[in-house]
Amino acid sequence: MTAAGWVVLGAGGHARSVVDVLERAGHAVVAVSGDAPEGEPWHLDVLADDRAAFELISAQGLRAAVAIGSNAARTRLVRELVARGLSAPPVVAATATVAPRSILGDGVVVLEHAHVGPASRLGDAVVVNTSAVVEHDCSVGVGVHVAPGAVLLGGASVGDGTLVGSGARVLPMVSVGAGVTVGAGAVVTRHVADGETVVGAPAHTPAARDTRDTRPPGGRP
Ligand SMILES: CC(=O)SCCNC(=O)CCNC(=O)[C@H](O)C(C)(C)COP(=O)(O)OP(=O)(O)OC[C@H]1O[C@@H](n2cnc3c(N)ncnc32)[C@H](O)[C@@H]1OP(=O)(O)O
Repeated sequence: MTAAGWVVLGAGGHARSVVDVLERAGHAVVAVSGDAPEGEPWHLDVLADDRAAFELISAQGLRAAVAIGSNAARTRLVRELVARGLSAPPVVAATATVAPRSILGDGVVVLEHAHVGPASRLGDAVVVNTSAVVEHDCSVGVGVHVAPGAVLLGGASVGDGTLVGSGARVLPMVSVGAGVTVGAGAVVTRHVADGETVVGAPAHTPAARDTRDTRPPGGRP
């Protein structure tokens, strides 16, 4: 990363983490953009929306980091930045370790204490969240979120837009499809098809919840 200033697109919880990472690494963050949730006020200018952010980035030659939790929205914004010829380089926390022989796409964010191993490829808009690990030889699709403490073991692959929940593990060489949700703490031992949700150890499809109303008529359960 260079000394150029940054604008962070997003103003929610994930944006707080990304701003923190940039500032700890000694970078100037000029502003965030979007709807800030209630709570601790921002110490930075909050731009009304992404258009205002694009204009500021263009006018001042700043760098952009997209810090939005939704995988689809984050991917869209990174694509738009790149299409406009704006700079969205990877953001890597000072305490993270990223192997020189890994490949990080545009708009990738690697948060504190995370690790990306050698010969791994991360697509655009991937988040490797706090203390998450992407081991060697992994393939991580566009817009994937590897949540805090999750681990992709050697040679694992994850398809576009998938969430690997906090503390989950994907075993070596196992492939997880696109648009999958891997529940927090799951251990993925076998291939997961596109669009599935899996939980538990070994990871499985959660049982359909019984939504029938079993209360006696007119009475409390
Ligand atoms: C910085 C940050 O905070 S990044 C945040 C990253 N986010 C995460 O890691 C969260 C990942 N999300 C989860 O684990 C969620 O619980 C999901 C997506 C798996 C399921 O969420 P929902 O669709 O809302 O399902 P819901 O909560 O209704 O649970 C459905 C069933 O699965 C069970 N279940 C839900 N999550 C899990 C889990 N992680 N492991 C085991 N069982 C689970 C529930 O107990 C419930 O079982 P029941 O029907 O027998 O009561």
